[in-house]
Amino acid sequence: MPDITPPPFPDDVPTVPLLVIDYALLRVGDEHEIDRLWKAATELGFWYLKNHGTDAEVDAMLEMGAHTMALPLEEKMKFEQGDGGNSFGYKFAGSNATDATGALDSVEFINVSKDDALAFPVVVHRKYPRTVEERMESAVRPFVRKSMEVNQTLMDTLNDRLGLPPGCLAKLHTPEDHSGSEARCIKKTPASTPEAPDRAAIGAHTDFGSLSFLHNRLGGLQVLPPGTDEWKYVKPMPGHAICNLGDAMAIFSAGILRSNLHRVVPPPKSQASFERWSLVFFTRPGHSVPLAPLTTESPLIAEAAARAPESRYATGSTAGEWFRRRIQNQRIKNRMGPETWMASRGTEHKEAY
Ligand SMILES: O=C(O)CCC(=O)C(=O)O
Ligand SMILES: [Fe+2]
Repeated sequence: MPDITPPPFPDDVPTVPLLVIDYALLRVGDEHEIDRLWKAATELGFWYLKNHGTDAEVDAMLEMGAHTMALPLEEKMKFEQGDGGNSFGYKFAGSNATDATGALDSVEFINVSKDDALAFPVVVHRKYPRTVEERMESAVRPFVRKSMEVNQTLMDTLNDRLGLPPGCLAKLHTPEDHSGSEARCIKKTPASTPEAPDRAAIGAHTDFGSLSFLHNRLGGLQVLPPGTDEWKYVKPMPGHAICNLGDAMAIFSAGILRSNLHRVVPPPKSQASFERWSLVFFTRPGHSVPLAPLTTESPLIAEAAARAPESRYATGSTAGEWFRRRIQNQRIKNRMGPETWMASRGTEHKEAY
């Protein structure tokens, strides 16, 4: 029998020490824990979350992902997201650029819309492979509901620290409004010939929406800490989710909250020859929400916007348009040249890529 247990994360690669935030303490309004969340959200935009109570839902989703990725490619391709800027459905490995040269990504995804998961069997956006639909009520919907609740709690906490009126951010992310919110299961198959340890499986990016709730088992996720040029691994820790902020929160807060660059490379060292699976729930604003700083709602944000270079956060687009533009310009089929990659970018600093 081959050894199917992957080796542990190596202890001789550079890692970023994320703060560990206790979800149970946040839920009871513990001020010290809220201070620590605020520090993580404003300085790096990434943190570990423990006591989130979602482990069983994560396992059920990874099982759904394994059944889905095991379908013949021809079957999966019937549900491909396409080149028009839609995210929901299947994404084949090699469909996206990972940088300005047009180097290809090496991960496949199954993305399930929050709207489709909540409304099932009613179809809001699209149909999914049978391996997904069969588990929509037993696995996908419970994971979506739990993740929405966790992200809502984090968002409400940040809302209050930003000096926004109670429930202000929540109103931009209601369960009813159609949005780009989605669950994503990601598979990276080990390369048949050894890959460079820094070859991007998913290119450097900031997340497109508001909050990402991520679960992975093997290494490979890397963060570029602000003010540095060395990518650092995020070490997966059992029972700990990885949370990060996306562009929408950076924009709403005029840069007070940080949407940090990250990427996925092959799992480090001896983990490289194993399949890498990860699972994310992305909370994104309703499609019609304008992406602009909430200056009239909070003096703190108004001050930050006044200090920021003019128009830095004035996107002139809705959340739906922002999402579509970023997805569409990553697709290799749409590539005209390096400018297509530039057109896929978010709020990150120009010098970082
Ligand atoms: O797989 C991971 O660890 C991260 C995935 C990610 O950054 C994304 O899908 O936006
Ligand atoms: Fe990401």
